[in-house]
Amino acid sequence: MIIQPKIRGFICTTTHPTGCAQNVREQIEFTRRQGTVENGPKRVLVIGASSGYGLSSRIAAAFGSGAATIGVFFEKPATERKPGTAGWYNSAAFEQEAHEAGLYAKSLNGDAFSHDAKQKVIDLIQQDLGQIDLVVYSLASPVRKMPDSGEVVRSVLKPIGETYRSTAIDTNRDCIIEAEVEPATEEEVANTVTVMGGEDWELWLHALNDAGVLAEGCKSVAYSYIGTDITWPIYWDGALGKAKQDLDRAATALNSLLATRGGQANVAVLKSVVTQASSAIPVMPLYLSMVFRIMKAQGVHEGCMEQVARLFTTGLYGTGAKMDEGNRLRLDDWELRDDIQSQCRALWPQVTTENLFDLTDYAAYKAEFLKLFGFGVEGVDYAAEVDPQVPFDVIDI
Ligand SMILES: NC(=O)c1ccc[n+]([C@@H]2O[C@H](COP(=O)([O-])OP(=O)(O)OC[C@H]3O[C@@H](n4cnc5c(N)ncnc54)[C@H](O)[C@@H]3O)[C@@H](O)[C@H]2O)c1
Repeated sequence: MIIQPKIRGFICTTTHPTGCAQNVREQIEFTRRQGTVENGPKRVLVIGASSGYGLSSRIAAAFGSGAATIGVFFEKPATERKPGTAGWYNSAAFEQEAHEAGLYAKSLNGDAFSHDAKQKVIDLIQQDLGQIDLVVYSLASPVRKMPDSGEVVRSVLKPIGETYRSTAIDTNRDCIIEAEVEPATEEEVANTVTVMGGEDWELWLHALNDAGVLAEGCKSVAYSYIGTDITWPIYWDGALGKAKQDLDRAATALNSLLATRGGQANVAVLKSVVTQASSAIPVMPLYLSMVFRIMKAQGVHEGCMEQVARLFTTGLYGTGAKMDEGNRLRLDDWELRDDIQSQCRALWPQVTTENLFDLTDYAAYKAEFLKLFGFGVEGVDYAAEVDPQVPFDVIDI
């Protein structure tokens, strides 16, 4: 099969296995160049391990710290007519590299919200690793099937109270538009908290704790975003923000639980990056295109891997990372610097369809978006036939 990108809305419906594998190798190479994470974890569970921040966390643990890793994700292998999802190819490449490096790596594919996922992970830990030193919670999902009732609950990306109006990029036509997003209903807000709030993280840690598979000193981290007034109406003050505030609530409760065995639970607030999850958020493509340009000019730009490397070495297993009054690790400190945000505020009203590519990093945004699906990766011959079937040993949930 010769595979070219096919973009529909904010996703690309095709993926390139060689490009995805190359992306993973780049992150592994970066991690190796950073050297060993002092006092890093040795047995790590990553929930949401196949792309974005979760994948980088798995790479940081394995290749920065020599950790055995268990990854949980929800991905699809190729069918006869369609390539697999990017996360499938990413995970296949990760496992291959980990095994070649002599590292334990096993993956479970299916719904992390289910009871089965938790039980199968516990069984695997008991069988292979005994206990876990770090649990990374990095799920980003628009839906949650409730584990007891089977009801399917959906999250929304909407403001609360008022309609949100802003200039934004129509990423299909590469032009500036006026976006308008109607406010969420109370039920939609509650549903978003159910899907993306802290409850499932708590269910995971309680299940692991009850099964006795959390080691002395075990840490857990869940990822969040806050931003500034530029994005607050759609993010922090919107439905998703309510879910992230619920994650903060869960972190406090889980911190007490883990503290009893000398461990800790924290939310880590990370910078905005291009991932499948963030490209679905209205206005994010424009904000990212602007803030990347400004951060690059200041020499403080980071992608997923650089950001997670800093989280591991200065936050989770080192010192130097900022901790806020809510016990959150603040790796978004560079993005939220006053000079960066004020330049962003000044730039926002100046951007038009005509100057979009000149004033912002939109070209780089588009390239990074395509790269998420394995396209536009250096050294990959996209005119060549490639086998979309990339089997690897996953445990089905
Ligand atoms: N992207 C950003 O700019 C950004 C910034 C700060 C914080 N975060 C947070 O980081 C976390 C991860 O987001 P991301 O942007 O890396 O997302 P992503 O879309 O790249 O990855 C999501 C992961 O969740 C997995 N997943 C989704 N539904 C699942 C299910 N039902 N069962 C099992 N696995 C499932 C996917 O397979 C994938 O591994 C989220 O909490 C997000 O809010 C993201």
